[in-house]
Amino acid sequence: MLPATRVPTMPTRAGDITRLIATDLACIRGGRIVFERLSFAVPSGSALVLTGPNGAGKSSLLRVIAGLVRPSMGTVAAEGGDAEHTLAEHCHYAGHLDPVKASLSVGENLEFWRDFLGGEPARSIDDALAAVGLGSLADLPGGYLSAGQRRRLSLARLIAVHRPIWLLDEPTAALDRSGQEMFATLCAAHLAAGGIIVAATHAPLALPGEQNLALGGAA
Ligand SMILES: Nc1ncnc2c1ncn2[C@@H]1O[C@H](COP(=O)(O)OP(=O)(O)OP(=O)(O)O)[C@@H](O)[C@H]1O
Repeated sequence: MLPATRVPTMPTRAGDITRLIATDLACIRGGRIVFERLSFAVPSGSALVLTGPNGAGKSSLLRVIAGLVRPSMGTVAAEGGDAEHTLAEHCHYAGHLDPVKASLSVGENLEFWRDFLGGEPARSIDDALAAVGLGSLADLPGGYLSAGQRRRLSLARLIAVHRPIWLLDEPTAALDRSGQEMFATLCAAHLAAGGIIVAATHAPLALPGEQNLALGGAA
């Protein structure tokens, strides 16, 4: 089992986590129990889709897995992986706010993330931008991107640097039809290579073989 959280650096190879396991998880935020007694296992090559009303705890659960929020009870761990790196270091976390530096170009933004995340680059910056449909915008300042283009740039991080677990919060928000198809293609390739996806969504994602976890809670 991997230890919980540390500063990000790198894992390197597809398929190196065999299972993501949450056991008896509970999360309290703002003094309120957001979820409790939550257990699941996501094997390599599989996706877990989190659904539920506003405030149900989907983002909180993703942040717990990413090591950004401490659970009040329970554990999240992974089987397999690189023992020199924590679970968080095996994860890409793409929250619903797209982090784009306005004064850097689109290409420079992705270079920043590649360097920040570390590890062995999975693709060149140009290839990753082309794969998300931003190939012609590499020199544009990040501040000029539309909402859907910002989301595409966030998705480019997933393929510019390999990490076996993708934690995605509303990944298709703001994406047009071709963007949604592009997203489905990236996810299918990641799962086929033995990756794991946990995604929170209000829209159907139709990921191959996805399991669903419906969280409760009030809006
Ligand atoms: N930093 C925080 N401090 C206190 N409470 C918080 C914090 N972040 C989230 N919460 C609360 O935790 C609960 C779960 O929020 P969360 O964002 O996980 O829900 P969600 O299911 O992702 O919702 P949505 O569908 O609206 O995105 C909400 O009641 C929210 O107000």
